[in-house]
Amino acid sequence: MEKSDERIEVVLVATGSFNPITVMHLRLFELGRDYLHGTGKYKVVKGIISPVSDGYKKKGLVEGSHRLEMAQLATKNSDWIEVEPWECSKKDWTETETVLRYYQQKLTCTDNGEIEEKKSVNRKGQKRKRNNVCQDVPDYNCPEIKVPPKVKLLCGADFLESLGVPNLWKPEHVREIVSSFGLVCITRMGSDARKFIYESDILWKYRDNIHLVEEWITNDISSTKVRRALRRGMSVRYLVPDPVLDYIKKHDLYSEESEEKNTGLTLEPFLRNSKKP
Ligand SMILES: Nc1ncnc2c1ncn2[C@@H]1O[C@H](COP(=O)(O)OP(=O)(O)OP(=O)(O)O)[C@@H](O)[C@H]1O
Ligand SMILES: NC(=O)c1ccc[n+]([C@@H]2O[C@H](COP(=O)(O)O)[C@@H](O)[C@H]2O)c1
Ligand SMILES: [Zn+2]
Repeated sequence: MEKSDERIEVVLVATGSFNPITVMHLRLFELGRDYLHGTGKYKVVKGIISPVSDGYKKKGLVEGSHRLEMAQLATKNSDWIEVEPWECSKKDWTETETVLRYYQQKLTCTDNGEIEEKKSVNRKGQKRKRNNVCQDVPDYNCPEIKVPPKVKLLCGADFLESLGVPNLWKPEHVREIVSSFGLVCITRMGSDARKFIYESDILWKYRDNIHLVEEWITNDISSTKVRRALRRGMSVRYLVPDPVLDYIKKHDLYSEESEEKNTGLTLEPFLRNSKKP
């Protein structure tokens, strides 16, 4: 008899500006998946790139439609990494904890809000009685019902360190991200994720839910550096996928002018977290 696969299914979600998407963003997914598979405990079934909304107001952030299109071009040859426009197509910025909850919910429910048909069939093949609305806690006790994959946040070590920046993240969101979802964090030059976890009580408490992945083939590719090179008329070929480069050139996306976007504005998370409830 064939042995059943008891690994936990995981969907890796990377949020960020992707301004523009680089080859390193794509590698994060490969590294994260290899690592999780190496533990023998997890099976990565999907990767999701979720570009941030223009409402994030980061300096130099070009329009969401362009960032989305570039991410789509970059992933067209991948059979497991997808781009989700949900976050980016909103005018207002969405907190990352909400983004993760949305994707988790989407994996649990079908688009029309119903629990997936196959999950609503009982042992005798009869349709289980359900409301038409998506339930917060579906009944997974039935052996026929497949547990939905678990969303985990995929990020670089600088992103992890950003969790400690005052007023950037709500403490309850940090707790929820590390306790419920979990993180897969790739090493990055200039950031010390292990030290950061050690120095944070909340991260230390949930350290078993933070997977640190070493990128041995170190590089310092960043969107900021790619934009800088482009402004200076220098080549960024092989730092971004060729179709992305063609797109950037066609639309003349990065210039001194584009870098001035949102200058003088406060990053939306700071604004939101400083507001009185
Ligand atoms: N070279 C890298 N090594 C590890 N993680 C990376 C690297 N580049 C990007 N990431 C991660 O990818 C995610 C999205 O990053 P983001 O869109 O901010 O790209 P970025 O290169 O950091 O851009 P910017 O320089 O504009 O901040 C973040 O979690 C970030 O830490
Ligand atoms: N409080 C929060 O939920 C919070 C704060 C800061 C950044 N973020 C997210 O982290 C990512 C950071 O991207 P950048 O590194 O490009 O700034 C974005 O997706 C942004 O939405 C979330
Ligand atoms: Zn960044």
